Amino acid sequence: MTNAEYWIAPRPKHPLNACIEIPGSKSLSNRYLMLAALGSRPVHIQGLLRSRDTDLMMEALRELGVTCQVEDDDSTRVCVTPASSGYPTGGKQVYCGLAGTVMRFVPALAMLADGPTRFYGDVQAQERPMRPLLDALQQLGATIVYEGQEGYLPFTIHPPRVFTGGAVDIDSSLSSQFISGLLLLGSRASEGLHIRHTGKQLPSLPHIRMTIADLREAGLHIDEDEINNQWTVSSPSSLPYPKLEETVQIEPDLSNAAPFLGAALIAGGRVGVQHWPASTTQPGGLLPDLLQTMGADVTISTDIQRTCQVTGTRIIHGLGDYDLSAAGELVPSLAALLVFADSPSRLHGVGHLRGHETNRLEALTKEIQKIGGCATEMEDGIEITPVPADKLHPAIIETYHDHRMATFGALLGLGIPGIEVVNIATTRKTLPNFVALWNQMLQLV
Ligand SMILES: O=C(O)C1=C[C@@H](OP(=O)(O)O)[C@@H](O)[C@H](O)C1
Ligand SMILES: C=C(OP(=O)(O)O)C(=O)O
Repeated sequence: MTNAEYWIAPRPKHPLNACIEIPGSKSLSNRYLMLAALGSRPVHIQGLLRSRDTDLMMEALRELGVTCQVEDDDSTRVCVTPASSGYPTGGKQVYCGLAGTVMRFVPALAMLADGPTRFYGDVQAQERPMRPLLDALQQLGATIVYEGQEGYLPFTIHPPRVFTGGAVDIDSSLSSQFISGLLLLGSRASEGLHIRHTGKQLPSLPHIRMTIADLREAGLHIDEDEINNQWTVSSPSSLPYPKLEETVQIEPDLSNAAPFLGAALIAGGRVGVQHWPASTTQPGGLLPDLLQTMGADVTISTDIQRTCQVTGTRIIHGLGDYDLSAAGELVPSLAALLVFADSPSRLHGVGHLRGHETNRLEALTKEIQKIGGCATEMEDGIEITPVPADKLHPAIIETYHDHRMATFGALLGLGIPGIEVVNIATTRKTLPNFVALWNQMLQLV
């Protein structure tokens, strides 16, 4: 590996004083792209995240006959025009990269296509769970042909002759994205789609609620029964396609705000993130309360900028026993902060992180131990016990092709001299300008 692949994590020279503009939400961008593709007329998306995951989504849609026209003077403005026949083009291949939203959402389009669709991805993507979703699609009349290990990429979906809906049972305990993918498919179920989760736990409920909110915005009717884990999607007979507003606006990615806002706790000083939504379905909406619990002062301005400002004193409180099942995406950033905390934390409800971009529980544990910290994997999460600051030492942080392991490494580097991060460019999955924004925050530019 050449030196260029190691990024020397910059250290703060003084307390932070920065205001950052975070690009659009990955989860909202890829949902709106899907809903526009499932619709029947062009939709203009503004503030779309441009990153590997959203570019993969647009490429997937293009493969299936959808037009995604990026505006010349602003690449975050995209006009999506569904396939003219109303049905995606079959006989194509979709490259998923390592994007959960592509591998779990685009199968909804494959179910409506006029031929089979092959799905493949990065080598590491072949370890991400797919089976529950694909078994559900089989219940709805599809045939799935696996090329390698059953239940994993690569595979081909042979859609039913016609898809009208029905009822499916699915164990979605490994990823909420299975249910979101089915809900998106339900938007085109002329006879409605009833989904029942049969597993013991259900992670990332806010992401399921996000899908429901976006479907409702597109005119769909959803009956939700979270107590019994059941959802029914139906479309008014007058509206056989999802119908988003002509122009939709994407919120900033609040999960990507986590390392920046969290930086204020490790380095001290203040960091603001602009355009914090007044209300949101993103799990990152939990950050202000979480960071406050950890000792920060958090305010959200009421002016047009709606800046979420986090002020830290370098004193960080542990979280004790804390259920993070609603916001598993935040775990890597919080884990970095908790290494510097004044008391232990046990983050529960996040066993499914083993099936994220990498096995995040194993990766976080290993990297925290590498710097002299104390972390232990639990069945449903991770335990982090702070050690005295003089026990923490420099290390090269491995990132395992995981964007959030890279930002985890950057956060460690604020508090420990000599941290280097392998392949910082992996942040391009959801935040291609991470290094520039980090330098801006540290006033290195
Ligand atoms: O639907 C979505 O946009 C997402 C759902 C969550 O997936 P899991 O439920 O697999 O954690 C989250 O971690 C992922 O980053 C994005
Ligand atoms: C789990 C994540 O991504 P994906 O959408 O690929 O599942 C993530 O971004 O933290």
